[in-house]
Amino acid sequence: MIHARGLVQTFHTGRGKERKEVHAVDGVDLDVEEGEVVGFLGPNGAGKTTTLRMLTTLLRPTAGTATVAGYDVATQPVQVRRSIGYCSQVGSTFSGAYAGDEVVDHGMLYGMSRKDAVAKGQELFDRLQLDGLWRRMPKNMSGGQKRRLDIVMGLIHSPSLVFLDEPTTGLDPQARANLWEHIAGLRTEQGATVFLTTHYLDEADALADRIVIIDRGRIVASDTSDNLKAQVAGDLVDLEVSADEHVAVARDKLGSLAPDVAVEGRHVRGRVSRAGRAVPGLLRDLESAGVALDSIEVARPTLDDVFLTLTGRSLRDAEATAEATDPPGGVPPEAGATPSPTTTTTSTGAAR
Ligand SMILES: Nc1ncnc2c1ncn2[C@@H]1O[C@H](COP(=O)(O)OP(=O)(O)OP(=O)(O)O)[C@@H](O)[C@H]1O
Repeated sequence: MIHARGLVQTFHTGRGKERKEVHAVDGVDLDVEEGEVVGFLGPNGAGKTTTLRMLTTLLRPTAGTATVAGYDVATQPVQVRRSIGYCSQVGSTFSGAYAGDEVVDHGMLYGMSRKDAVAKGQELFDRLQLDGLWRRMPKNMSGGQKRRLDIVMGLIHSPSLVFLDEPTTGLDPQARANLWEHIAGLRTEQGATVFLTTHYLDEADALADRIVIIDRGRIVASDTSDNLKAQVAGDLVDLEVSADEHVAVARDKLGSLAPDVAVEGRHVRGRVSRAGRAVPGLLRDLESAGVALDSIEVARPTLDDVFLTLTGRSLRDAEATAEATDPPGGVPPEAGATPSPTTTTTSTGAAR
């Protein structure tokens, strides 16, 4: 569906001595297969939107090649556009017309008959919970409704590949969760391939089969969320032993599984790969060594741990740097990433 090799986008800013080159995208290779939902994750300014704009033919690559839905973005842009849906980060600019009329006009731009565009538009309004809003002006809709209307516009011509640029930025948590369901439905109900950019870790985690991480214009990782987390970070196991004299044994036992073990009071902590497999044996070992636990906590690594391991910076720090160095007229700062550690707690004894 998407195959890119060595994609580059270099912008020139300023004049004379102030002239600078911005390497927004710096040699991106990308393969997305039919039916995949791929999350393109990276901090502000990493190059997500620029990559997307090249793949959707809105920006000609400085170098490199890409085919999208079987067509070359440089030589067959019209065919590419006909085959894809695109929901930009800023959203569509709507005229003063009713939402339904906007959608029908948009469908007709793609060569649909009015009748087909109305039928498809009404079906999408229903599916994206916009029923009753056909005759509402978009400016009088809520943020979540407007984003869903953007998605209707992107889907009106039934594309098999949909690009969504930061679909939930600026929405409140409930509207985000609601939109996530609809995005997940694009694949399950419509069989569409989805390529979405986000700087929300939880969004990438919740929606994507595969996560591609971009930093400073280069791809730094591409895998399932679980594999990325397993490769670089390991699950954090936190044992709380019931008495001080058990600390040394617990440290040895956990140390046989984890490369680094830290002790703090009666807490013994270390990262082990695939804790689900390692912890049952560890518990048996501890029990037969006579070590009683007050609690055990297993925290899966977050995608922020992954980003930190790969780049030496946390996504939040990377966002702060990008915001501080954004050129005038560059991308405005957005809300920060929200890490969401998945924590499972199993209490094996007295409450902590
Ligand atoms: N037209 C332009 N002229 C000059 N620099 C640009 C232009 N568009 C983007 N850039 C710069 O290119 C880099 C990548 O920007 P891009 O918008 O692709 O990042 P992003 O990962 O999508 O960020 P965000 O999450 O904020 O949307 C940034 O440093 C940005 O300031």
